[in-house]
Amino acid sequence: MNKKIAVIKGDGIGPEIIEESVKVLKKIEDKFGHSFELIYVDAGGAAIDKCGKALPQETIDVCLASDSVLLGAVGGPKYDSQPAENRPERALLGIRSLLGLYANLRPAKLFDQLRDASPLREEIVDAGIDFMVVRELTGGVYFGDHVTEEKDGEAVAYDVMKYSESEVKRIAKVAFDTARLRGKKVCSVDKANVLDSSKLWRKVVVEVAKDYPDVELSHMYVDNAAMQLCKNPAQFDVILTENMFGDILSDEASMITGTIGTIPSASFGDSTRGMYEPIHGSAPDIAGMDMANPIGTILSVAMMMKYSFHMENEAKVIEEAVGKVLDQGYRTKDMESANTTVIGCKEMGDRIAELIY
Ligand SMILES: NC(=O)C1=CN([C@@H]2O[C@H](COP(=O)(O)OP(=O)(O)OC[C@H]3O[C@@H](n4cnc5c(N)ncnc54)[C@H](O)[C@@H]3O)[C@@H](O)[C@H]2O)C=CC1
Ligand SMILES: CC(C)CC(=O)C(=O)O
Ligand SMILES: [Mg+2]
Repeated sequence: MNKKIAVIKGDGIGPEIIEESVKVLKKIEDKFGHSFELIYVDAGGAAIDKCGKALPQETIDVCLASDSVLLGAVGGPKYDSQPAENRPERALLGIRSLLGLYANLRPAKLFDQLRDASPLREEIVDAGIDFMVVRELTGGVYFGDHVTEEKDGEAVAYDVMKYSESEVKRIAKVAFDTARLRGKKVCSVDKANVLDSSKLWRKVVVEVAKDYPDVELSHMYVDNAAMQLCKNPAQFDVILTENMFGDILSDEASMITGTIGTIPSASFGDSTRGMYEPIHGSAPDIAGMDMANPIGTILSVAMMMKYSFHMENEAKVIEEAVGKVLDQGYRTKDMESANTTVIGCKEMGDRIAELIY
């Protein structure tokens, strides 16, 4: 199969983790006889450095003309003083919105090999951690008005969290469809005891659930959900939640599985074109040190194979290669535990790619 993939390296560890995932893409091409045309474009700080704009029009055009997008991560301290509308993070939000990627799937699954890396107690880990965060990605407070103004002699700032019925309905359907293929349970996370946007969210989710009588629906307030993720993560199958809550809860979910470095994500809308990226950021504290964990990005490639290209076998081969490297005891620093061998980002990528033959 021929596929066009727009590749955005981004900032910080972005270029390092993308380099390793491209090694994996090349091996998949060879093994399965596919042709992946990789078109490199810039977004975020790297784009600001080149042309002054965090999201150049060429990047948008190439992404729209591609079958999928692979992204490392954007942002970093160098760009924190940019005007709000030209920050790297806004470029990322812009791509998500312009491509209509309203659904973000973030799997939190504990690799058996990483049990010792989880900070949770053994009996909690033993109960199993395997759930999917279905995060709404193009609405909510990240996309509402952001205002700073002077009032009564001082600065006042506010950000608007807004959802329409149709926005909630379409992401709820994604969550119920996802649950049907898994454990048939959806926990909708909101703050309906306080927020109007959450009250609407809950009402619409209850409506959508009527079309899925085979899926069990529960509701949880987000503060409780943050606590339950540590207390009893085995209770969750699919967590459905709005943009910012999903952003925060998925970082927490990653840590209970050992590290944020291994969690991939898939973002999609109504077409098969998706964007695939690890859930972490640009990790400026370890950028350029060959310490980044490339597994989240490599598993994002596996999600691209599965969700955008319907290449189930290719996805499986990548996941198995990751599993084998972990079986052999190799870890990047963030996954280190007793009796493991710490290796760098490049070696991790090489070893995973070598196991695809
Ligand atoms: N999708 C994206 O492009 C995202 C971008 N950001 C941006 O990234 C920058 C840094 O943000 P932070 O809040 O520090 O979050 P971060 O996720 O970049 O880093 C948090 C911590 O996790 C570690 N970490 C992250 N990814 C890792 C990996 N693959 N391997 C090993 N360790 C890893 C980092 O070293 C750091 O200690 C900011 O400019 C932020 O806005 C943050 C989140 C997502
Ligand atoms: C720009 C941020 C919203 C990115 C982020 O933290 C994420 O999507 O996880
Ligand atoms: Mg985040």
